[in-house]
Amino acid sequence: MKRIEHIGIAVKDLEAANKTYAAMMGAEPYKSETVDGEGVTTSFFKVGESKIELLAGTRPDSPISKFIEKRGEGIHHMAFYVDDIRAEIERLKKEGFRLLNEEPKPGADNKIVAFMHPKDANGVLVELCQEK
Ligand SMILES: CC[C@H](C(=O)O)C(=O)SCCNC(=O)CCNC(=O)[C@H](O)C(C)(C)COP(=O)(O)OP(=O)(O)OC[C@H]1O[C@@H](n2cnc3c(N)ncnc32)[C@H](O)[C@@H]1OP(=O)(O)O
Ligand SMILES: [Co+2]
Repeated sequence: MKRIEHIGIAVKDLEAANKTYAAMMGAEPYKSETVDGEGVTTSFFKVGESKIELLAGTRPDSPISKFIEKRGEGIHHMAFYVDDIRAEIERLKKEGFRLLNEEPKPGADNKIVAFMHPKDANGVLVELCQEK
């Protein structure tokens, strides 16, 4: 794990949350992107080396919509940047962590991503990210 790539925050209303975080950060999001495979629309704010990723669900079965329905808005996941996501997946599997997808899948912000089960990381959903 090289660095914290982003913190993912689940929000009900992306436009409203964009305004809130733009006021907080003193800057507009540098990009907004929909990832149909995940059923999410995202906004990204740079914070030094890391980012804030705001995520809203685009359909009821989206992980974000289900999370908000069950737990309300809030921190959804923590993403780490890795140099070799396939090697990291194998290393984590050997350490006994469950990967929710063993084959990297398309993420936002020009990345390929994988997720670990939150129950294996003290209740934190962990995402691995690598530049495409
Ligand atoms: C890829 C685009 C973008 C990017 O950065 O590039 C993204 O970050 S997309 C983010 C959205 N996509 C995902 O989250 C994919 C991975 N997530 C999943 O596969 C599911 O959401 C999963 C398996 C984490 C939960 O699935 P589901 O909600 O159907 O199951 P449960 O509600 O039964 O959850 C099981 C258990 O886990 C707890 N849980 C669920 N979500 C989270 C979470 N975000 N953080 C911590 N814990 C979580 C849930 O409460 C259940 O525990 P229990 O004690 O039984 O209540
Ligand atoms: Co993410």
